Amino acid sequence: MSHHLPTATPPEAPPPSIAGPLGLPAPQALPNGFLDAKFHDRRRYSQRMWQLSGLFATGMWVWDYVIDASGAQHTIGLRIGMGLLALAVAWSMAHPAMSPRNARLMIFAAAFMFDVLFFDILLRLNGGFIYGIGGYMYFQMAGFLVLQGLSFPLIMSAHILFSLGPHLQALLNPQLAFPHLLYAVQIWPATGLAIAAQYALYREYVHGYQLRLQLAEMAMQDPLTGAMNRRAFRDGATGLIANAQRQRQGVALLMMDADFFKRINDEHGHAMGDAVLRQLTAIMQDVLRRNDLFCRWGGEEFVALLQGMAAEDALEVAERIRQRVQQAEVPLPQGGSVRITVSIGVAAAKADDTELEQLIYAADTALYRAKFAGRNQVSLSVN
Ligand SMILES: Nc1nc2c(ncn2[C@@H]2O[C@H](COP(=O)(O)OP(=O)(O)OP(=O)(O)O)[C@@H](O)[C@H]2O)c(=O)[nH]1
Repeated sequence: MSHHLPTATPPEAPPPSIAGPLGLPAPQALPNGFLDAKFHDRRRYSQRMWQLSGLFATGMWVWDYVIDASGAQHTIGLRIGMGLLALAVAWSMAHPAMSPRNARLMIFAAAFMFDVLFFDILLRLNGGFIYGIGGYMYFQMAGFLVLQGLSFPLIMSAHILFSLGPHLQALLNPQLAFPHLLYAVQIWPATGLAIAAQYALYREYVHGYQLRLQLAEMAMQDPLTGAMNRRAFRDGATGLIANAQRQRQGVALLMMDADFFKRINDEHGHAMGDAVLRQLTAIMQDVLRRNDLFCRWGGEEFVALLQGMAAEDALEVAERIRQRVQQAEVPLPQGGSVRITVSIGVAAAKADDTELEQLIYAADTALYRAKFAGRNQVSLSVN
């Protein structure tokens, strides 16, 4: 009886970007680590901007003095408050005990506090509308720079809060002769501009981030079979072996090589050879467990690392793979089919300090013996 081989998983296409409102990717389309990565990438920048903002906001007291010498005496405390607040934010962003999530919330809250202090200064001065305009432009710009590590909804909320701040303060204090209309024509357009710029920056970041993920995935994957490549395997194998040793478990390594593969290429063409490699991958992945590490080592050679397996169990797995491959046939486009067999070298290590290189060497030697003994067989390393 012959079996048709299961189809190999094709190399995974990059996930389609699912657009949400405003053409932003829907939050569920972005991987879990997205926001932390964004925060991490922007942290240094955001920190510097908090420091500069604090120094600048404090230094502006001199300018207050030029605008309104007597009013400035009432603002120095607030100016220093702004400086200290900004420096505290910058400092705590770097503090190891601060989780990215808490840091984001703190930045959001502090930015709003900054806004309230800033508006208090504007009210205490008698410098008029022009000073307000200049100040607000600065404030929206500062927000634009210091909020970079946050999510887009949080950034938007912060800008809207900045803009509402003065209006809210005026509402809470009825004695305040607040020129709502004058401020609205200045504050709200500035807010619109800041949000538009934030939106462009955010899209740019998401685009770059998705590209980075795709590249990272491509760097780990063999494009023909979709299996892990040798580099990714080496990275994962070190962790798997260390984990097995911690749990006092053994590990086994299977080195599998297609027999007389060159003939398939020569007789049926390279494309058919590729199809056979994909089918071999599918069989091997089907027999192996999910947490086994499997890769295309190169050419027609594959490697699997199995955790918690003694030599006898690993031999059994290898034998199952050998039989499944032998029984299977790969259909030819013009009708008929080809068959293939594999030789497998097995090396097993107890829970000692065996290293990956030793296992590879031992399995390779066993594989060589299997080939030499006539192919289509499994051979266990003796050591
Ligand atoms: N179609 C295809 N062929 C490949 C690929 N990578 C390597 N090969 C071919 O695989 C063949 C390997 O041949 P050999 O190393 O002589 O081994 P073999 O013919 O399998 O013989 P044994 O291993 O000794 O049983 C070469 O002809 C390579 O060109 C690939 O990605 N696609």
